[in-house]
Amino acid sequence: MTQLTAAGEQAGPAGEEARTPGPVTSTTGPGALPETGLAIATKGLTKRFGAQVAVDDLDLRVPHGAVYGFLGPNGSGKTTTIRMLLGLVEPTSGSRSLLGMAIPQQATVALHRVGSLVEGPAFHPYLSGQANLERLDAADVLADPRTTRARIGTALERVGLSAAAGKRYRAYSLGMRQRLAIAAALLAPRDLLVLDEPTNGLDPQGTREVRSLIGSLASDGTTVFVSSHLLAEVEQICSHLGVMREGRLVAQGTASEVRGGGTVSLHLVTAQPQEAAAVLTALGVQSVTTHAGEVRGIPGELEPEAIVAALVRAGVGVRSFTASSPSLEDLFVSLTGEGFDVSG
Ligand SMILES: Nc1ncnc2c1ncn2[C@@H]1O[C@H](COP(=O)(O)OP(=O)(O)OP(=O)(O)O)[C@@H](O)[C@H]1O
Repeated sequence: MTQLTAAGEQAGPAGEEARTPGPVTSTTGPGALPETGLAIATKGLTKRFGAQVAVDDLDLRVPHGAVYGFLGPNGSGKTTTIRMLLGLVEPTSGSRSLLGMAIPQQATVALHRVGSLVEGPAFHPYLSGQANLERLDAADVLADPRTTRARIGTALERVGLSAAAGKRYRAYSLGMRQRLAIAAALLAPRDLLVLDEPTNGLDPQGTREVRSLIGSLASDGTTVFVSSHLLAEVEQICSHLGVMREGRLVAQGTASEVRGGGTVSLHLVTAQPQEAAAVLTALGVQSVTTHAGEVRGIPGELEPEAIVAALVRAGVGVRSFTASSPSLEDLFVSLTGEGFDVSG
């Protein structure tokens, strides 16, 4: 594993205590539950398809109230993980819980509080957004028909489609279609939303709409778990990130913890590389190398100002000096071993 930081705990939204059931009694042994008290937790979650390991020993930790970006290239195991979380596919081994409840043992109760978008619902093109939601709600045995209209009204309002509720689905833009799919996931009050690639196939405007919708859902206190192979789409709205590579979680934590995993390196150009290298080494800079008129090293905790001052004191002429962290893009490429499609 290149880097793995513990997911930072994030204070849950006000009223979370009331919404969160008591902890599930944990056991030991192969069927042991993962840690509860998290919105999503998995322990050693693994899925094999024949000889292929699609998801390998996954320990996810998604705190209540987080917007968790589940990132990774195509084929890295995101959808398989989500399908296991929602009880749509059985893991080969390992355990998982949603909102502190074990899946599949407590799936009926847990999943009623979880809205999901995995394979978008099939909408009827000639029916309005409102009528489509009525059909979906009627098909849900747990939904109370007496409150259908009110719940649909609330869901449409939450995704900003109230004004377009009577419009036929076929006249909706791509962004509106995806927002309707999210409204379908919101037909009951949800504490957790699990969205698999919600911006897939959307144009930039649709992507912006969905991204801003996710941000507003999260600001209401809903925990959002959103997968994407497009870094730029989710990084702005995520409080936490998990990065998948070939079925394994190679980084996890708060967005700043994951970003902070990149090592700062320094690069200076000078006519006196040997003298400069001696100064850097004496200061404690690690891995100092020289090549032609260039010196590189890893400053660790040393401040760039202190390094430059020491060089000046030693009479080393510095033509240029740079201390840089890798961009999030560079970091992800190094974590996943391949390029993310960062532009979408
Ligand atoms: N039902 C299945 N049978 C066999 N192999 C599968 C099945 N489902 C997924 N896989 C394989 O498991 C691996 C992980 O696939 P998965 O769909 O979970 O990845 P992903 O990160 O969601 O990628 P994408 O964004 O392309 O959907 C892939 O190599 C895929 O081919």
